[in-house]
Amino acid sequence: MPKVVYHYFACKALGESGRMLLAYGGQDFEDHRVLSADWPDFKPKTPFGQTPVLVIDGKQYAQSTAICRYLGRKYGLAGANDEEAFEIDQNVEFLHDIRAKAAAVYYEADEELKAKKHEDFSKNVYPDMLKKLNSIVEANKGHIAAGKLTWGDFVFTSMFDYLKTMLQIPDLEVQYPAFKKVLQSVLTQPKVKAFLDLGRPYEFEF
Ligand SMILES: N[C@@H](CCC(=O)N[C@@H](CS)C(=O)NCC(=O)O)C(=O)O
Repeated sequence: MPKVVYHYFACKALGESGRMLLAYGGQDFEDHRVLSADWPDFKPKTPFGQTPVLVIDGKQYAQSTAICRYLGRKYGLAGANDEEAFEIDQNVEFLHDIRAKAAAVYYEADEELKAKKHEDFSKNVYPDMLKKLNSIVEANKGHIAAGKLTWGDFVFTSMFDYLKTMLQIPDLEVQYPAFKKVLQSVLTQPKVKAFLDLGRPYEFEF
């Protein structure tokens, strides 16, 4: 067995996906949750000054989507052919588009402008994107792509609470019920559930 270490903050957002995929694959790994107090020392040791970083036998692998795609391939969650693999990539990119739109509002420093942007995006941007995502999931039988469990479902599940917070839609899964199916498809995987049941602490709510 290779020695595997996974570095990410003590939150879900862009990094819980990697942890859950490693658990799904039955891989023993050191789950290093970087505390914010330790981040300034740790940051320069990472390839891009960011986490997550997966380390296998001393070699660093960075960028959350690349890590998830890699683990997805390893554990049979990357589609049966190039076309399915493409569909997963495509729909994960769309998730990141939604995340980027929401982040542009959520991280706006000027409070007045933030409120204006939120009103505008809540009316003119989010509903179309979220409806589209909901219909993608419905068409894929409760999954992000390929009509079955793939690493895309892990990406969605990982970033779900982050999305809810940034979109300021606390009942997102009630408004878009198909989303619940994606979450369930990942969170009920026995090895993922056993890993999450360890109850390792988070520092941030998402
Ligand atoms: N494109 C990168 C983005 C990673 C990213 O933004 N990571 C954040 C945590 S979610 C981070 O490390 N922030 C600390 C910093 O930039 O100093 C990926 O998907 O891995």
